[in-house]
Amino acid sequence: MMTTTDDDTAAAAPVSETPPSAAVRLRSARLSYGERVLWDGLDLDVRRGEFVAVLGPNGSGKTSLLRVLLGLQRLSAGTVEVAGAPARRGGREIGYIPQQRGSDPLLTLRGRDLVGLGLDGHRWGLGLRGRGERRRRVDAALEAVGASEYARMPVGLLSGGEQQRLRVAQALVGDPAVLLCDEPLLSLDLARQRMVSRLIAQQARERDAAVVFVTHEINPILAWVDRVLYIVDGRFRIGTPDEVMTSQTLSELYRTDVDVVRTRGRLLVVGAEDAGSGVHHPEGPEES
Ligand SMILES: Nc1ncnc2c1ncn2[C@@H]1O[C@H](COP(=O)(O)OP(=O)(O)OP(=O)(O)O)[C@@H](O)[C@H]1O
Repeated sequence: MMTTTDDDTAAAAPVSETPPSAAVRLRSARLSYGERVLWDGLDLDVRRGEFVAVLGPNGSGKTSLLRVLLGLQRLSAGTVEVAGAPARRGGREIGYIPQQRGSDPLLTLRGRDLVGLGLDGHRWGLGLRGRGERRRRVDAALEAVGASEYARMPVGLLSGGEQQRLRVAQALVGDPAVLLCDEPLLSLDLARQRMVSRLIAQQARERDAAVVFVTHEINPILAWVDRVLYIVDGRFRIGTPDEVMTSQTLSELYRTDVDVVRTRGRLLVVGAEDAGSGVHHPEGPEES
């Protein structure tokens, strides 16, 4: 049964001898700007190894949630813990793929230097287990995203999709225990969307990371998603995709008729025209 807390899903999880501790934990969390409440009463645990997608229309507070987890935004009420400590800036255990923005002060860096910041950007000058190890890890991350060929070029000369793959490599290079992704598939073609989705999912499945993945389009990641947090106008639901991505639940959230159709392993969401890009259009993810 879906709830606005994760108690039930936690109960349904496979039994282990020591309960897995949550890498991300929000309790009674509220975020408001002035009169405007983005969300309130949010309880969310994301366990290590778990992949949680965050969906909702523009302005519903998805990026703000990541900023709270990054220690960049204070909650208005409630508590937030990341990797066992109150959320704080610059935690090494966190990998972050920021939302793409036009003006990035790092555009003059070479690609491989940008990726290297994911290893030692938190602690300038200390380095990581020697230069050889550092080079090896940066090379592996560049190769994983298919960026080796253009790694010596200034980032500003690269295409949007090429830059995006470098951001993914930067977030993954430190082998993070918590991976926060803000629309990481933007600017990527379908093949690269699959590649990046798989890399992020592997960080959860094989490296035991907790993944929080903000997106407008669930289809490219549907195979990997364990749970969805769907936020609309301060209302939210948390549950498995099967629980949340239904006509009934989305109609309740959007307060208008929304139809969710499943076809060939994809979800088509129809209706709620005024909900903007919060709906998943049949045309596919590349338009987002
Ligand atoms: N520091 C701030 N002060 C006041 N309002 C803010 C602040 N930061 C964000 N907001 C507002 O909060 C709302 C939520 O913003 P947020 O970026 O979290 O939305 P989002 O769900 O990520 O949207 P999108 O899908 O467009 O990226 C927006 O309306 C935004 O203008």
